[in-house]
Amino acid sequence: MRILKAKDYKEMSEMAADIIGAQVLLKPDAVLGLATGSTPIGTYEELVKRYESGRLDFRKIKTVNLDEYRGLTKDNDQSYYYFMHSHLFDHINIDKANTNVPDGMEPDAIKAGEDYENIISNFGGIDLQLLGLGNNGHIGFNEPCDEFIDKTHVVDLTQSTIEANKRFFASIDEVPKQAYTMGIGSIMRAKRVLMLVSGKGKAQIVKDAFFGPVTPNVPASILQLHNDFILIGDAEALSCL
Ligand SMILES: N[C@@H]1[C@@H](O)[C@H](O)[C@@H](COP(=O)(O)O)O[C@@H]1O
Repeated sequence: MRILKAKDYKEMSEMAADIIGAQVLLKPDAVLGLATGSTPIGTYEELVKRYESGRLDFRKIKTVNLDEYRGLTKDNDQSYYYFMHSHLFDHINIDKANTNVPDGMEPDAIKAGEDYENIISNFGGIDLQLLGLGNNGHIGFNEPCDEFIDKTHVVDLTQSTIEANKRFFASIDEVPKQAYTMGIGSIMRAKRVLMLVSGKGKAQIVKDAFFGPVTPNVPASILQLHNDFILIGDAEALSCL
């Protein structure tokens, strides 16, 4: 585990774009695992700038996203599909046929999970997986529970996650109660993992996740066992270390 300290959110986003950009330069057909939430937005903005300035070419890049709310259509502006297109895919030269987000409208959860794992394996696995960190230590939508679940699956969102994400919805009642998420195994099989954390509100969970026990009660703690895990945090997020 390597911890890189950024002085602020902007520097964290630039450092993350440096690492993702290097992956794209070194392997133009790389498979990128992508994340949503507010934390990675600055990184996506930075990647778009570097594409627009001709420094990065996404033409052969393939992507798989961590998760998607169950029951939201692609045109719902709260879906992660919509988030990814509006924050990144619509602004770079990626082939959208090579971008993948779990199908939130697939009614058969087993099929949804199997189909998504097939996409990942047909790509040959993930070269670089970008992660944020939920306030309760979730990664993707792997919520605290009594086991690490291996593959892509359907999950009941905890009340704390619903509360944390209600800020994006008109009311808490509109926040979906379930999601499809890559599993802990899906994430851990990535060759390299890059997590971004920002803000004082994440300081305690960063300490619990990476300097506490490895436990499914704090899902991110599993990353202590990954052989190529990089954490970039701003000063506030790393202030308990
Ligand atoms: N499913 C996403 C996670 O992938 C993300 O890491 C988390 C933190 O979001 P934020 O970066 O806004 O704190 O929110 C959601 O739960």
